[in-house]
Amino acid sequence: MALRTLGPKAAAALDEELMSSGAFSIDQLMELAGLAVSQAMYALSPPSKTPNILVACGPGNNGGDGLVAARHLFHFGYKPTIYFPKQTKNELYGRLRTQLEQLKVPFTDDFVGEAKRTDWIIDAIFGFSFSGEVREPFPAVIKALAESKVPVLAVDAPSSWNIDSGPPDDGPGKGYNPDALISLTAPKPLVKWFKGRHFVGGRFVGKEIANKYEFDVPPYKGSDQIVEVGSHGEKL
Ligand SMILES: NC(=O)C1=CN([C@@H]2O[C@H](COP(=O)(O)OP(=O)(O)OC[C@H]3O[C@@H](n4cnc5c(N)ncnc54)[C@H](OP(=O)(O)O)[C@@H]3O)[C@@H](O)[C@H]2O)[C@@H](O)CC1
Ligand SMILES: [K+]
Repeated sequence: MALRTLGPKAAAALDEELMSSGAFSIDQLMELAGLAVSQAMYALSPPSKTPNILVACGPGNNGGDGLVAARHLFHFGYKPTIYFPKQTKNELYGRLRTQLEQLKVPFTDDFVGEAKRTDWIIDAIFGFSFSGEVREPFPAVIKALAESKVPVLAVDAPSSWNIDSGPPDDGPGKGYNPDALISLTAPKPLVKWFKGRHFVGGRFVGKEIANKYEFDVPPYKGSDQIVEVGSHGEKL
């Protein structure tokens, strides 16, 4: 039996509830989400094997998860590089950026070039709020992900996939199939089309909330922040 999925509207409503009546701050949720992303990366390939990780960060909270993950990866012994082309003035992002700068984690403007040199790529460009056609400056980045020979770990969604209906038939994301995915809180409907290694993380929801939003708390073990499941969310 696969874990139940959480559609984009329900995911946004859950986020809203966690940050209002749930009394969480966005920083807390993002920290746990980003920590889970870094743990999935470690489970896929430790820094002794693949030290160089290129983290592509979009303008929303999916990008924020990428910035947090990069900080943890640095502390785990990786050499992360950040691509973060569309930075908002939001002070949270400013602080996440400063934290990375103080660790001397480099930022690059050349995603396409860097993507050929790195050992793994983390796709933290778009998450559950992505919709429509990919707008500038991201088409070239999505195309590079689709054509990448370097393995890719996607955060919450392969960027450019429709959250409900999966991979695009056309455009820069055509043929984009990341090697791995970490779903946050719960898999999204797009996992029906996903074929790679699949983790779930973002361990901040109890059974009561999960029942209300009709998804399952994944079978985390012990103190783990992630659990590996089947491509479509089946329990392994
Ligand atoms: N509870 C959880 O599980 C938690 C989940 N978290 C994470 O939050 C993620 C959701 O974050 P989110 O809602 O901020 O939006 P997200 O998906 O990053 O992207 C939206 C941005 O992309 C842009 N954009 C959209 N469409 C576009 C297009 N066609 N072409 C180009 N740009 C486009 C749009 O920018 P705009 O164009 O409007 O300036 C907007 O800023 C979620 O997936 C998970 O990773 C945790 O951090 C916290 C707890
Ligand atoms: K993503």
